[in-house]
Amino acid sequence: GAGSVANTPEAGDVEYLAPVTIGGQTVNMDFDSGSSDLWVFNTQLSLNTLSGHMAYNPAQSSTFQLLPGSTFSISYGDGSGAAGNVGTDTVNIGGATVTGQAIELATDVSTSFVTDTQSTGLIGLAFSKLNTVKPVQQKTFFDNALATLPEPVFTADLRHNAAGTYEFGAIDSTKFSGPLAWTPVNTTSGFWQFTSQAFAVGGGAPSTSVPGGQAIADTGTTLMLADQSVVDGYYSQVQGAVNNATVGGVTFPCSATLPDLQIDVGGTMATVRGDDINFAPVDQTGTTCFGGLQATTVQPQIYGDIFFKSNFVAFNGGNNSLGVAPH
Ligand SMILES: O[C@H]1CN[C@@H](c2nc(-c3ccc(C(F)(F)F)cc3)no2)C1
Repeated sequence: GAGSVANTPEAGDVEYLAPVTIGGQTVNMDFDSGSSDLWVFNTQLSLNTLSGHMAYNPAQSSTFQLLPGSTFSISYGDGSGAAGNVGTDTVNIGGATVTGQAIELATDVSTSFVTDTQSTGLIGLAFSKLNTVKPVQQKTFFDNALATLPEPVFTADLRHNAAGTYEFGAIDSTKFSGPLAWTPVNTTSGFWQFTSQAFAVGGGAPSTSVPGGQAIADTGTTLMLADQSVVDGYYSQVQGAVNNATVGGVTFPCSATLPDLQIDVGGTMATVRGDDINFAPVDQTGTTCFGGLQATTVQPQIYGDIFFKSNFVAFNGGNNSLGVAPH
């Protein structure tokens, strides 16, 4: 059946956590449509590493089975990572259930995961070809669930500083306004990748030549990382915006009125609200603010939580497409 869980932003909307039940144990996890491993803090880790975290205890699960000889090792865009061994167990997310799901048990996690005490790990929702388990690659929860879900979809409804929803197997049309605009996904990269080659600022004339012209939908990335041409075009319309090498990106006066950004998603222009592009103050006085839209020099572009806060997104694993609508 379908499954629906509330998600909660950590402070500053840095990441979004939702409950996952593994072998009867419920832990909060970071749902990441930009990777394909489900790994957890677990009782193999040292007490120092576990301090403050929830942990999955395979010994307490009657349905856990070790996958002898299987290991995983994953690194994320910010250089953080985890590694360990692997078993299987039953996973239930708001009622959507998979038996025999690969559960990757970290024996080593990078420092930033240790300090992120609200997160018990990640659940990857990109395509299974990116899964890092060896010698036999494993499938994502969504991939395993596809055949039994009422509809082959999951949806992300992420909000600024408020609870949202992750849903598997159904599209709740009360969560967005207007029709979903569907675009085909190119699965070659293993990401939810689509064409994005135009943008406009504050309803102005669109530019239609973004280099590379590709983007991925990535719920695990906090910001929206776009081509330099998009970033320059946008912040040229923001008084006082500067590239602030000290803090590592574009800042502007917190008092600035930020225009909306219109961005191409497979031929339909989606809107990212200006308010959502004001990400956070960088100073104690709240004078200088850090932009939620920043540049990436690599391709594809990465549309993270800043994009999701303005747009409800449906991920269709039946026909490999993305549906987007304002919310
Ligand atoms: O790799 C790409 C796939 N999706 C993006 C992603 N990044 C993280 C992440 C989460 C938590 C942390 C930490 F807690 F700070 F360690 C670090 C990175 N989760 O998804 C980037």
